[in-house]
Amino acid sequence: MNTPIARYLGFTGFAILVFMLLLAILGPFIVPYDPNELIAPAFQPPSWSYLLGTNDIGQDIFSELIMSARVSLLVGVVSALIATLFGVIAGLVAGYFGGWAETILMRLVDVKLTLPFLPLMIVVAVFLGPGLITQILVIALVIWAPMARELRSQVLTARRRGFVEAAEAIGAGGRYILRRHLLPNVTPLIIPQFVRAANTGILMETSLSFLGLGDPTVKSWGMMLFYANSRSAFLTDAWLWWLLPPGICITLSVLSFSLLGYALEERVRPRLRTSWRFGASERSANKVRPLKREPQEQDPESPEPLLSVQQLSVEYVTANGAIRAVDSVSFSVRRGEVLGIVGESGSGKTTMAAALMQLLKPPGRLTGGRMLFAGNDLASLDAAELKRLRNNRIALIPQAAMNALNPVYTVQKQLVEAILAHQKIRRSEARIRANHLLQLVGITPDRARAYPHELSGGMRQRVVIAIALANNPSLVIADEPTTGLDVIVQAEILELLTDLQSRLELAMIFISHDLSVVLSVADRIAIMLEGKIVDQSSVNSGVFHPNHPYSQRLQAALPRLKSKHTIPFS
Ligand SMILES: Nc1ncnc2c1ncn2[C@@H]1O[C@H](COP(=O)(O)OP(=O)(O)OP(=O)(O)O)[C@@H](O)[C@H]1O
Repeated sequence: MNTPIARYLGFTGFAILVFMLLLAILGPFIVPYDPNELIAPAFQPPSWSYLLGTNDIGQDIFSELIMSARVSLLVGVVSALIATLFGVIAGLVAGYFGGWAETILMRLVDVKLTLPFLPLMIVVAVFLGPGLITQILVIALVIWAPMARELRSQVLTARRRGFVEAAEAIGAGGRYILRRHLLPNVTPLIIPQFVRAANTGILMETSLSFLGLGDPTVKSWGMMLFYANSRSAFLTDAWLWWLLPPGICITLSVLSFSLLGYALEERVRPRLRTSWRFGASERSANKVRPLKREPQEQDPESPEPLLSVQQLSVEYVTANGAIRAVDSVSFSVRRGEVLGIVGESGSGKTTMAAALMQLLKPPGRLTGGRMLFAGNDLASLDAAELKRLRNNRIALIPQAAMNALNPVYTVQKQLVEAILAHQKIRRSEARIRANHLLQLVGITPDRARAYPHELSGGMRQRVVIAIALANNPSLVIADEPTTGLDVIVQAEILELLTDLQSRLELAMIFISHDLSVVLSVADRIAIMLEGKIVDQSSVNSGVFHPNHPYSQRLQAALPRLKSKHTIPFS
């Protein structure tokens, strides 16, 4: 729903546009017009008989005005549609796939943008010859390029956002991500661009026709201006009847598209709306007790440990040489066990999580080691096997998880998509399961249709946890799941994770730079420093036994330690 002001403006724009379209469609039935008599008459003194079309000397102004609406609107809208189509395809392909496609498309855009637009239009129009098709092609050619460039940068930004990485983590393919995540996210940009393009199209048609490059066999508002100018209407009183009416029509058309575009943009971009409808707080969500969850499927082929990482190494190849982000790391995780991984920023924790999920992106590459999950080497799985595995057997709660939600979908829809990615059930069943999952993480189903921006940070984090649990994973990798939350909400999320982990008997890798947080949830702890695991120890009642000087320093820096299930902030 739109806000009242946007509704009002949108309705006004819509009403003007409908009026214009009705004039264009019904015009021939209202006014007399002889399509064979195309040359404008010499201007006659203003008279109602001209306006109402009852004068039989040549074409009267009112008839021309109405018949011209057809051509002007048609050229503007069709050229905008063609330009938008090309701009969107070029922007999406260049932004998402990159490589040679991006190079070719962006060089074309550069070439187009460096050419001055009016001479280009004149040269192309003269070359192709005057005509409606020529006008449409020339206008589309001129306006597609800026659109493609803007959309490409939008796609580049969107593809780095958490929800795209989260979609990749749940095994979504490239085309799916393009269609379901990137396209809806750039739609708010496409709509105003289309509106701008339609405005520009109408104005360009006017310019081309005014310059004598219009189609002489049809009338448009631009052609009216051309004939008016050629009969010196600018210099006489004739401008009032000959120039003003097409000028007003052009202005109204442009205005109608702008107002409509504003309302449409607000409708598709929920962030533009105020969230007065929702007043429930994070605290009220916490009052909901998680429901008892059905038992997790047993995986008969899983030997202990569930995950065994041996001598894992990852490098980033940069212009200054290779950076060894993960250096011969070995550890294992058993069923139902929480392994905490602690390390300062840049120690390689996120890189290791990405390697486990097989989500490393260039310039990152696996340079050695094995990752055995339930006996299968993750690095040797093909794309289809990985798709089945992600968010199904292994789930990731990504770093900055609060941004992992797609802003244009409700939380229920995002949960449903995560469920349907791996389970062949009906959408209605998936919705029921989604609500059940929301309850599991302490969110009442009445918030299921909320958009992410209508929820607090803690509630969004709960939704991300629910998505991770959507398909009963055996292993959850939580990468800094409480970063960015205030301490109270942080403690609540930790409590929720610990509760779910023990009830669902999940194996969990809990990654954080905060030793106290990790000690509050972990059964075992591994300390990372400069890509290596320098220390590993079990945790008993919030206490571990550091051997390496770095972990001893970390422990010494702690004011006090608490046992598992006891939150240090509470
Ligand atoms: N795309 C990249 N290109 C080059 N180097 C990278 C890239 N991503 C990470 N690195 C480097 O790899 C190392 C490990 O980074 P990583 O993000 O895995 O650390 P981290 O422990 O997760 O840190 P943080 O907690 O800040 O996210 C760092 O030295 C980092 O600079």
